[in-house]
Amino acid sequence: MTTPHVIGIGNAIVDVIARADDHFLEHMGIEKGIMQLVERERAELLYASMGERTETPGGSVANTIAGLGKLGLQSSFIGKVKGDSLGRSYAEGMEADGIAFPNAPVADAPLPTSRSMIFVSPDGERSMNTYLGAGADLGADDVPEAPFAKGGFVFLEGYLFDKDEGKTAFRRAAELMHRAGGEAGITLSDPFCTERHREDFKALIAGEMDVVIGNEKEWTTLYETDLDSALGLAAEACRTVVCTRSGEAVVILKDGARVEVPVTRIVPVDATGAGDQFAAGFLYGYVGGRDSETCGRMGVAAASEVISHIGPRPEADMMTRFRELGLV
Ligand SMILES: Nc1ncnc2c1ncn2[C@@H]1O[C@H](COP(=O)(O)OP(=O)(O)O)[C@@H](O)[C@H]1O
Ligand SMILES: O=C(O)C[C@@H](O)[C@H](O)C(=O)COP(=O)(O)O
Repeated sequence: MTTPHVIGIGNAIVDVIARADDHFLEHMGIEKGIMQLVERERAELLYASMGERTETPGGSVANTIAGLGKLGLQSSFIGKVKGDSLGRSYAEGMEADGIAFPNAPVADAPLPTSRSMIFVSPDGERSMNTYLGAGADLGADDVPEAPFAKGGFVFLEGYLFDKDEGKTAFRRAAELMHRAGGEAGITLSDPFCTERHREDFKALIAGEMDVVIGNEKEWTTLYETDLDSALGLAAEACRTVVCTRSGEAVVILKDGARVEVPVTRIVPVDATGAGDQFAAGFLYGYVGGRDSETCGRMGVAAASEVISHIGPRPEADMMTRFRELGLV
């Protein structure tokens, strides 16, 4: 299997995870199951309200890249952190996992390192409250040219659309990769994010993306129609369209063929990172030239591992799991 360089670009975020029941979410005005952006004051309030906390490096595409790195792919993550203690440990953590983190922590960044207060309900659902600090100031100037020189694959994070600087960083990354003969993909990230930036997403998918991964709600929100119609519209615009549906089968449309990959539904311990690790497994297969079913099965295996423990990144050796499943 060939192993091209995979580059991720997204928000570098530290996840602060705690358990909370649905009554608590309601009381605090937290919408269940989505990513909501919060300002600094509310971030501090939510942080203070958390019981036992787990702090761990997160960020959606960064989680995917961490998964790919652990699978042995050469990988880099382009993100931005401040030179505070969270930011330094974030950058060191990526490097320790074998992932190049080309942008050094910025000592005098005006905002602290981004963080997300994530509440996990008894049913395993995660509700994210993200304070976009230094990470969201990522702009085109923060995208170095060197990692793109040999082509490969760049995976972009839809959440970056929430700031104009992110959109420019994003376009530069896709352009550099295509110029080098590689491919680009994107995760739709979140239904409210797709709603906020519907036209930009549609234009990007039609014009520049080789692979798009989203969950059911993200796809139906983007195209404002039922799932089959939404995926049909996406497939007219993009070669590989992937839809995850939590505990239901994954749908993959590639070059006119539709594949469904079964999922065995469980009650997650913590659903944080399910979509991100699905993407890691899927892309591992994709960049290795595997067929849609194998890519989907790799994605499902990686997602099922991450939802069986707290935290958005794999704890088990996924290559061993892939071998046990006959996928490699
Ligand atoms: N309850 C569940 N049982 C089993 N697998 C799940 C469950 N929820 C999520 N997954 C796995 O995680 C993948 C992504 O989940 P999904 O909820 O669709 O995405 P996101 O985390 O982006 O919202 C699914 O395709 C599936 O493989
Ligand atoms: O990006 C955020 O706002 C939160 C991330 O740090 C978090 O790890 C995440 O995105 C989890 O992803 P998902 O549960 O797969 O959507």
